[in-house]
Amino acid sequence: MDDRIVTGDALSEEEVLEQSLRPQFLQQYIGQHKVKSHLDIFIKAAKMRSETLDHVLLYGPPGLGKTTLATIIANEMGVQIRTTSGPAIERPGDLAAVLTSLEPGDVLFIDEIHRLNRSVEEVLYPAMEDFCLDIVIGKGPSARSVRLDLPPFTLVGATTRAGLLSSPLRDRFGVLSRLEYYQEEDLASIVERTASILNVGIDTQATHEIARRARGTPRIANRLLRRVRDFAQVKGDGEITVQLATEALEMLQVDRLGLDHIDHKLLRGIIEKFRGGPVGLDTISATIGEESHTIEDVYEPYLLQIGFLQRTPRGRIVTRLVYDHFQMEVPEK
Ligand SMILES: Nc1ncnc2c1ncn2[C@@H]1O[C@H](COP(=O)(O)OP(=O)(O)OP(=O)(O)O)[C@@H](O)[C@H]1O
Ligand SMILES: [Mg+2]
Repeated sequence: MDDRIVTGDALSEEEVLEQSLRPQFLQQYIGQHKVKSHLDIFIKAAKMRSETLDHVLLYGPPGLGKTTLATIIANEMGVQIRTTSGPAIERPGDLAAVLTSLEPGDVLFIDEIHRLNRSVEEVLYPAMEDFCLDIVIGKGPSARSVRLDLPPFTLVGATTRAGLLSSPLRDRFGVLSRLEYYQEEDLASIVERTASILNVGIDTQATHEIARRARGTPRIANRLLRRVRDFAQVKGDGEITVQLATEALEMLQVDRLGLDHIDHKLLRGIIEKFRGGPVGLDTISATIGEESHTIEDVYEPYLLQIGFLQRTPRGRIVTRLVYDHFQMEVPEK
């Protein structure tokens, strides 16, 4: 959809690459201390009782490590993981086929679980609650419902849009884990870990330089590292120094807070044309030539997150932080 270097979504060439960078066990999973410590306890307790782990819902913005955690949960439990996604399960029969093929204890990972359709969801409820499947045999007056037992399993659901989940589905998860944007320190550790897997030398300051511009997101941190590595290979001797990293990131037009030219266009547009706002979404859209829903879903979340933008009933406002960032005077109102 968008191939900005700072998008949290995976780019098409990244899927295979990311596999090799995924931590396999909780111990290697950096940051997210709360989520990690809770999962650690639940996993240990389930193992001590020789039970399956309760169903887990992982939610949060793209690229923060939901898929990674699902794999880790299976590894820590010592079971297999079956992976599918909301849009891939079109009919109840598709889900029934997946469920009946599980081995006892397996993790069933459903990505984008908010995109399951209603009829499929209804099959999922008794499966999650009682590990059984209600199927209807025959048609018309002779139709009857049969209950099939399923092996006990752990459903791990992931979503970037927890708000879109129906409440009966949400209520059937025992563990709800919200992933947060990462701190610079944790992102720097992730960059360091990835660099060592990629076998590239990097100094500590350079890991921080990349971390600061990664918008709280491991996927972006890893992507920036790869681009900086290319730069260091061509312009230097392959080692990533802080000078090389800074130069590369400037060339890539990712500023020191991780903002790119689109963020700049949006923020400067509001400042220059509307004296900083408030200005309505549709007006912004017409001014900068981007669709309203793209602005809302793709461009704004990070700007809201870092306090650069505020949504008010009268429209969007840029905050003082933006003027500071651009070294501009705050206009008199
Ligand atoms: N805590 C972490 N420690 C180290 N690396 C991480 C961590 N979290 C994520 N990563 C890395 O970031 C990349 C993206 O993570 P992942 O695919 O799990 O994100 P996601 O939340 O599933 O994203 P999406 O919403 O797009 O599905 C992976 O390659 C993974 O190696
Ligand atoms: Mg994922």
